[in-house]
Amino acid sequence: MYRTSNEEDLAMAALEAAPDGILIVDDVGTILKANPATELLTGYSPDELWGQPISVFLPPHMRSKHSHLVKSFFLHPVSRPMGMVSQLQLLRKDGLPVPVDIALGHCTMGERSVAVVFIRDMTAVKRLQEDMHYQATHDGLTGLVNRWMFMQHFEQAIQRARRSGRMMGLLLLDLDEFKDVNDSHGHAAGDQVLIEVARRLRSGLRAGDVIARLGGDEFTVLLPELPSKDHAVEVAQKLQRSLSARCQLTMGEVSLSASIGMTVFPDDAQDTGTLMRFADMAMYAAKAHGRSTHAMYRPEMSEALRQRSQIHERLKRAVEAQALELHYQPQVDVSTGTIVGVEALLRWQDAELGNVPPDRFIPVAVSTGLIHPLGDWVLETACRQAAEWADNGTPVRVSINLSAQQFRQQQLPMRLQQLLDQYGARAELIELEITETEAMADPDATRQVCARLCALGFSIALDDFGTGYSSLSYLRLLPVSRLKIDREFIRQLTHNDNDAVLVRAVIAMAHTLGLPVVAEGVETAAQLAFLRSNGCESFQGWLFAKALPAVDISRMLGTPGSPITLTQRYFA
Ligand SMILES: Nc1nc2c(ncn2[C@@H]2O[C@H](COP(=O)(O)O[C@H]3[C@@H](O)[C@H](n4cnc5c(=O)[nH]c(N)nc54)O[C@@H]3COP(=O)(O)O)[C@@H](O)[C@H]2O)c(=O)[nH]1
Repeated sequence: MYRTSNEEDLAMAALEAAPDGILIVDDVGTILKANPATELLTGYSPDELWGQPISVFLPPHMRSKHSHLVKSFFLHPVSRPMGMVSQLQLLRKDGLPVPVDIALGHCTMGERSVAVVFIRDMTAVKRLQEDMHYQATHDGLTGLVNRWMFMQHFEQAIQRARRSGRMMGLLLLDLDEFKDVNDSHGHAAGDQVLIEVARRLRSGLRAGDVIARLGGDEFTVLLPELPSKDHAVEVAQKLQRSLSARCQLTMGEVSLSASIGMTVFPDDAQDTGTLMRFADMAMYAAKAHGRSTHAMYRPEMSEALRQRSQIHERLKRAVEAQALELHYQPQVDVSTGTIVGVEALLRWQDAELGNVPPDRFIPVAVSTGLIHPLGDWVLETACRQAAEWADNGTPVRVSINLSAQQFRQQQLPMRLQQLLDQYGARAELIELEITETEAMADPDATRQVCARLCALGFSIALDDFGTGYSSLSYLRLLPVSRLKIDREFIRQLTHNDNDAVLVRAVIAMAHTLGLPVVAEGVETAAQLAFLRSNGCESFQGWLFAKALPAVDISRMLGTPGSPITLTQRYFA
């Protein structure tokens, strides 16, 4: 072992080299010695500190309390290691606080009892802790609080609202068709959209409101001071307006929208878990009504959600097992009764649920993403069938309904071309139907997709026409081949003057644009007569035939002129 006779030199070397600040303080709190590291930490030189009270490092209001602590330490001197007291701070010479940790030792120097104070700068540790806390409580992409932190805020807000008897609103937002942005433009674009959504939400809300990203494209907003239920609706509308402005990305523009579910404390429920569940149900109810909608929770939604989950579960299995069917409804020439086309319509007979109409399962498929495999199966089945009828010498145009999600898929034209090649089908025998509302949601994007499809030889029909308030100038620019008048207008046609006027106007407008018209849902001879006298080209409806299995359509196509005896008299 190395020994030296000069113990004082050794002690001095230790003080000089120590990375922590070290102070030697007497029993009344006067600094007797400070090492060089103290200067780095506090800004005071060792000479300046000599003779100063230790309380020089404290704000004035804490000084008298601290002198009591010094006294009690010297009455019962006990060593204290680092890490025993949290949140300690020291005031530097320049007045700035520094987070520190302090260890205490005690010894006697001659007759005097002294404390040795070890001071460690915790700035870097503190920053690291704060970074870790931020990462654990915030969403790294948007900077909004994350689910965990949101639930803490939510819990505290409920307790405060309970005490004050205040009402509180919870909004759950889910972006519409966000998956399409990722699929079509890539994940970097998806990230830009999420950041922009967070920015728009922040700028549309008050400072006290809590906004969080729960994950994926799901956001939530807590309105801790809600004057009334109507106010929550106003906030939802305001957010939807701010989200609807087009979003400029580095790779182009996209349109945004969100579905919003709302619930209110204490009216709907009094705990966080139930309120989150109710907001989720309301959000799904909103989604079922299309893009950019909002819904306030209602107790009936619980039952509706149970049914939707059941449909989702069963539909998933049915899609995997290819247990759905396509039926085909004839489209008939108004003057001759000849079948000029057929519309492919999904049919689903489930072992547990029985016959589930498309109106019930398509919205579920859309909101759960099942529409992608399901829609693809429809495309494939209809293309194969179109090729089969053509090969059998009875070619007929097959119309296929496209969901908005399918229509916006970048790979749709390529996929259709692939199916044509695979089954030897001809593009001119395939018509793709998109609803007027979907088409007008983003007319420029619609025009571009339609142009790509038309270039491949497909034709496009605008479905449910009359419900989407198309602007004539946009319609002129869309490369569509046909307009289909929504069956709602045909239903009352012969009893309601307004509908008759509207149908006449739609036919005239379509003809001005050079487009033929198909009337949907024709059930009576009177409706057919009206359409004929107003120049409508073709119709589809139960008057002629419901949607039928392919084999029945094959029989009809193979025997021209004798579809269903009842209707022959209308085409003398
Ligand atoms: N994206 C996809 N959507 C699809 C697909 N298959 C169907 N659908 C859409 O579901 C909605 C309901 O369809 P459905 O219950 O099949 O109803 C169609 C016809 O059966 C019905 N119709 C036809 N004639 C009459 C009639 O005389 N009276 C009467 N009450 N109903 C009649 O109209 C529906 C036609 O729908 P459309 O022409 O598409 O508007 C419907 O929105 C379908 O589009 C699919 O594969 N993909």
